[in-house]
Amino acid sequence: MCRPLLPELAAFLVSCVGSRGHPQWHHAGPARCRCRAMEGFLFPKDSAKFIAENSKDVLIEEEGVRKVAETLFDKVSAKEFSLAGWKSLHELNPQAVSDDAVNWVFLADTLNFSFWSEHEDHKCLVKYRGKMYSGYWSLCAAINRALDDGIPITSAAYYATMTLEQVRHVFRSDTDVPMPLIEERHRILNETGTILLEKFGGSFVSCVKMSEKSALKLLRIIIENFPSYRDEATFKGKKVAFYKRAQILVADTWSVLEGKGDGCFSDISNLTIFADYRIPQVLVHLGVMKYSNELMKKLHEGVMFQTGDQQEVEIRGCSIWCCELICDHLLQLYKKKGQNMRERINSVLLDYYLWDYARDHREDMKEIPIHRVRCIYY
Ligand SMILES: Nc1nc2c(c(CN[C@H]3C=C[C@H](O)[C@@H]3O)cn2[C@@H]2O[C@H](COP(=O)(O)O)[C@@H](O)[C@H]2O)c(=O)[nH]1
Repeated sequence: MCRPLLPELAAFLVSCVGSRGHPQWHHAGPARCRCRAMEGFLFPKDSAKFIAENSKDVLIEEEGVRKVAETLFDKVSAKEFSLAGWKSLHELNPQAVSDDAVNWVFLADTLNFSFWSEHEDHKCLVKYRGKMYSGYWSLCAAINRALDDGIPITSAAYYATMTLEQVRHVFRSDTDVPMPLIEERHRILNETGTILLEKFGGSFVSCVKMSEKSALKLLRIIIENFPSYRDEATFKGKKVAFYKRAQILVADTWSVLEGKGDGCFSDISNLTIFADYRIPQVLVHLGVMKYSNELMKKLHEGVMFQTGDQQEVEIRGCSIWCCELICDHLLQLYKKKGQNMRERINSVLLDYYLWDYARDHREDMKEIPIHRVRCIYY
């Protein structure tokens, strides 16, 4: 059982004050108040609330929030909504609780971006142990294929100095469509591996131990030390942050360590969902979010967005905020039954559930296009 939340959060908030002198508080509900920002460090929850309150082309449907929360009410105890599901439902994820497994997660989430293809029927696929994998899973299959071939791909000492040709080989596709952004992946591998070697002895386990079982402190360590994780934008003149890969890295670390030992993050519920290009699609499909006609038209035309575009920021920010509302509503439904489910319901587990649901309902969602961005953040 994790130790009570307060010491970690208090320590973190003191560090907020220390770096800024005076945190601006945002009270978003009885149990959750948040330090608004340290220098350059913004809470994605605050960003999402601000974006949702000022969004023009993306609308959150309160009725949809209520319906989805009610639908999920009975799912909360299922393995699809559990921490254990991270391993039991996904054969490519590491099954061990070990330093190697943590460094596997660090490598995977360092490269966890931009797998979508121009044409759904012509894309990068990676064959591993007789099975074809696409999208994010093609990345994991390539990592495991390299390890099986004796390539130490999860070792910072190796990927810090990989050549572009070596990266092309390790992440090669088994179709004529290569994995997108392979040059960026090469640059990020060299950059991230060098930092991990120089500052943390070559292992992400050092960062996890430095976080002292606080998800927020680990999030801050990642953002402050690894530039490719700084997933930020400016919206209506304010600096907003999504930190999608940084948050999923903390969540996957929590998952691979099974919420125990160094991974016993008692403040994990301070993370948001991870604003990628799949979650918005499923939220629109479920009637929780609605796009303006102008935005939907652009999506159907396959218009490319740039990270930081107003409509792209609205899609990501509203996705985060409506999932916060779904979590709150779910907790209220259980509270009415006299049950405090704060240990079983959080945005991480809701995200995993929705992302896996989106994977399994690709066909049902084909009328709702993803928003197309080529970037290293998601
Ligand atoms: N919000 C959210 N986004 C996620 C994930 C994951 C992988 N996590 C899984 C692994 C173990 C856990 O149990 C999760 O099931 C990848 N992505 C993002 O999706 C996109 C890829 O999509 P497609 O092209 O269809 O593969 C891309 O932006 C990638 O960054 C997640 O969990 N949540």
